Formats: sequence, structure tokens, C-alpha cells
Amino acid sequence: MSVLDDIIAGVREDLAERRAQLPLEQLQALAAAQPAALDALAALRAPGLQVIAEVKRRSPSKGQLAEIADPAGLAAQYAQGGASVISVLTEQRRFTGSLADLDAVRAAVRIPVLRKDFTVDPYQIWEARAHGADLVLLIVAALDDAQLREFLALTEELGMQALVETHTAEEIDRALALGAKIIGVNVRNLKTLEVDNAVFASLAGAVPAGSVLVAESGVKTADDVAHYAAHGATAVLVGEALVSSVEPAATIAAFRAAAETAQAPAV
Ligand SMILES: O=C(O)c1ccccc1NCC(=O)[C@H](O)[C@H](O)COP(=O)(O)O
Repeated sequence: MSVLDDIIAGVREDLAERRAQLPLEQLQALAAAQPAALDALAALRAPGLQVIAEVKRRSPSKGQLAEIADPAGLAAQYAQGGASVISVLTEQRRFTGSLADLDAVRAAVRIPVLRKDFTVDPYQIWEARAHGADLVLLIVAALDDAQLREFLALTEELGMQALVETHTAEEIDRALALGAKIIGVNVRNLKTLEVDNAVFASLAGAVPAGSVLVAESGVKTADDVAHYAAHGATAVLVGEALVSSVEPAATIAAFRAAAETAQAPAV
């Protein structure tokens, strides 16, 4: 069983418990009572390189990353530093995230919020909207085409966006064929946990110019950001480097500045 399969098995068990506590109809009523979702697509299409800043306590690859006693305060610092979207990892078993973190972040910032989880069931998309999220993560490797189509349609129906995460050219083709508007290339292989920044450069060309293209994982330094920007990233999604930074706002500002000086790669 791969790491991804193992995570998803846990996600399904936790989901069954939540669904037993809150039937879908009640969740849908909570979602309907939320203000309209913010326009994440517009936020990611703003001029310059955008930063999706992640609230991430722990990971399967690195173990404990940060305590994060105040996720709302951290998100506020991210927004102050110029992040255009806040990503909140809500998976409990392997990342020690929660929907309470999502609630706290939603209440603290006025920019789009991504519910970052392993989406395998429409219930999770309703849940994301009911907790005020504007985007959800859809991992192509975890879903078949019918699921991807259904989940993309539901996010649209709810006025939300989806970050559609890929790791191979074939996954990018599948995402584009199903109409994904925000394509993520995760340079972390979720089956082996290997991080290889070169994956982004090798795949970016498969995404049509003008698409929103997010480079995910492995951003440690301004040079990493410049590398992704030079290869066509619209945005970078950063977790570990920000939760372990003593000045996350300044780190985000430095990352955005680094992108402005990025040179297109020699051909
Ligand atoms: O982070 C992990 O170890 C991980 C393992 C298995 C599945 C997903 C995982 N992380 C989710 C992410 O993709 C990252 O949180 C995100 O891209 C930020 O990565 P980083 O900046 O390297 O913390």
C-alpha cells in the first residue's frame, strides 16, 4: 500500500464518523448559509507570482513541523506578507489538521482559503463550503475521471474553485480534458514522498500558456521560487518553509520579490 493509499484509507474512516454525526442534508443547509465563496481564480491571476501559504503542523515525510497554537494568527501574518490564498491542511491522522483550523483561519482573513485535504467524496466538498472555504484540493492520482468530473461540477455549483493536483504528464492531460482551471504540479511524489523540484520544469510545458499553474512543495528558498517562476509558475504553494519561518510575512514578501527577478530558462 502506498503512502497515499494509506492516508486515504484513514480519511475514509474519519469521514464515515463525521457523516454519522452530521447527515449531508444538514451539512448542505450550513453550506447554503455561508457568504458566497471568494474568487480564488482572480486572486491567483493577479499580476506577479502568487503565494499560497499553508497552515501545516506535521507531515508523513517530516513528522512534526511546527506547534501552531494560533492558526488564525499565522494566517493573518501570511495575509499581511502578501499571500493571495491560505491553504489549511485539515487531514487529522497524518497532518494533525482539523476543520477547527479551517474555521479559525476563515474567520481571520479576507482572502480565499483552500481546504487542503484528500478529497474522495462529495461530502468533503460540502463540508469545505460549510466551513467557509473557497477552494478544495482534488488530487488526480486519487480519483478516477468520473469522480474528478463530478467533484469539479460540484465545486462549480457551489461557486468554489478546485486546485487540481498532478504529478505526471498523463495526470495533467486528464485534468485539462475535464476542464480544470487551476492546475497544481506537486513535485512531491505522494506514493514515495520523494521531492524533486525538476519535476515542475519537466511538466510545466504540458500546461497551456495562460492557465493558472501552481508549483507545489519543496519551496525552501527564494532561489526555489525563482526557479519555479522562471519555468512558468503562476503561484507557489508553500508549507514547511513558512510554518518554520520566524518571520513568515517577510518570507512571503521575499519569495514574491524573488519571482520578479526570475529569468526565463535558456533554450
Ligand atoms: O508533506 C508531506 O509529507 C505529504 C505526504 C503525503 C501526501 C501529501 C503531503 N503533503 C501535502 C503537500 O502537498 C504539501 O503540504 C504542500 O505541497 C506543501 O509542501 P511543503 O512546502 O514541502 O511543506
